[in-house]
Amino acid sequence: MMIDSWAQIGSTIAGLMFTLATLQQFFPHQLRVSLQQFVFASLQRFSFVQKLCDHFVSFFSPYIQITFPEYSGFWSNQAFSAIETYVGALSTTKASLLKGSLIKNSKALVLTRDDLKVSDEFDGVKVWWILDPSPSTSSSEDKYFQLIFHRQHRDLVTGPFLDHVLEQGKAIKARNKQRRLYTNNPSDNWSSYKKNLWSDIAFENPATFQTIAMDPKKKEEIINVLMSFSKAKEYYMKLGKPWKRGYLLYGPPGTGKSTMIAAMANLLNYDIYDLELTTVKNNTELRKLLTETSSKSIIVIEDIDCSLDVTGERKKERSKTNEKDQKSPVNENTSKVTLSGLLNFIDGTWSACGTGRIFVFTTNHINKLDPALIRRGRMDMHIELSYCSFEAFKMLAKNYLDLDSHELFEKIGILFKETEMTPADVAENLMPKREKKDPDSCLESLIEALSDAKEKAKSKTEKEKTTKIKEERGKKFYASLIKKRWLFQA
Ligand SMILES: Nc1ncnc2c1ncn2[C@@H]1O[C@H](COP(=O)(O)OP(=O)(O)OP(=O)(O)O)[C@@H](O)[C@H]1O
Ligand SMILES: [Mg+2]
Repeated sequence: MMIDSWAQIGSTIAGLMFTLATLQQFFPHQLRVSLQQFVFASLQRFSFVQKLCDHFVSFFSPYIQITFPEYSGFWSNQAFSAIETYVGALSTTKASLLKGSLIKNSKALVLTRDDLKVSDEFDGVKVWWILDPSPSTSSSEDKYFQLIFHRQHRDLVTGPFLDHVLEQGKAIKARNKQRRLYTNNPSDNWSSYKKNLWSDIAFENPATFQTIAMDPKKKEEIINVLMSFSKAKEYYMKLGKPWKRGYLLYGPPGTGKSTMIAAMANLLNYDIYDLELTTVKNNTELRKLLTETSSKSIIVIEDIDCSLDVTGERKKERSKTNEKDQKSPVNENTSKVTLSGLLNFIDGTWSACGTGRIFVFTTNHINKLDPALIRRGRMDMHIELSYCSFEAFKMLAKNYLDLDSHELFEKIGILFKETEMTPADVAENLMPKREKKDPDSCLESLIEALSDAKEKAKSKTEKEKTTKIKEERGKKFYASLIKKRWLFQA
């Protein structure tokens, strides 16, 4: 509507100028000069007229226009960027002339329209978006979006509609974003002018919860909790708690702890920060690293019992060895991150400086960890990943061999009751050895491996039994010697 008014004003002025220029040849010389001067002066004042018209039109127009510039001072305007993504997605669904570009940190091709004048609708209300200058002019001027809507919808557009646009824009951006895997650099390489505490690469692990073999009910619960956490920003605000969550994944090697972390990142579309604690020299460095992580990310410390002196037993021993340590020369290369430093990292004041973070610790030995580290509230969810059950095997068979059932399943089911095998070992046996899938030979090789494991476990138990019997006999013999006073107890 408003665009039409502008076109009309422009064409009227141009028509007027053209008519005057044509007619002037019939006028006397003096009048011609005056006319030329008038036209020239009018053209010079055109910008002033334009501004005047602008005010005039906007005063009487029933339409309101909001401008979103690309930059706000020196800083890029986040609202512009979210609107650009939102409008880009909006326009590409209808347009037939598109421009494709692969933007940095984006995993997919971004499609945009060349002439960005798009109408949009929200709650039955029509609005218009215009990008100025149009991308097709390839102008170096700062860009800005104009939002045009009718006065009577002011509250709806400036409130819920703009909230919707920003939220959608951010969500589309997050969906298109290529996830990154970060790992901490040793502090000797940190530069004072460049923020290079972390190195990153594209995260391309395809693990998903669908491919993880575990109890389906447990899996569903984990997915539901993760999904509701990722949307619970307001809920945490209401509770007055920092928006973060701690997970402890424990179980024998090869049971899927690292796989689950990748699946979490893929489910939530979060980046992963893999923190190598042994290269962190002290608590201050740990805090610095924490402040350099982004919101909505997963911070992982793998094999926490091996990374740090955080085991319950070692804690008790530490007081005994403290004196000795103080006398011994300080080794600069060993990490001096303390248990309290790590506890502060997870839920101290500094831990709340980013939002939507998930802390994940993994361990093979949960019993060795200090209870303070894994108490509920700090590590909210303890997930045990264990040896492969028959149910988990069926999931792996479906994933690896596309099998729902097979005559050998019964035999395999019995073997799983009699012996233990990690999902990693089961998966290895189910992996077709040749290019062509041959389910029979894969299942047979699994049966062989399970039978071997059963035999080994049996001979191990027998050995343990014999040793125990020998020990018992030895003790009895020793006791009888003392009884007969042939030997005296020390
Ligand atoms: N529960 C599982 N479901 C599907 N695949 C699994 C599972 N557990 C292990 N695997 C397979 O085994 C491989 C090794 O698993 P993963 O690295 O996750 O084990 P982990 O528990 O982290 O072991 P570690 O304690 O040694 O770090 C994975 O690449 C995956 O293919
Ligand atoms: Mg692992």
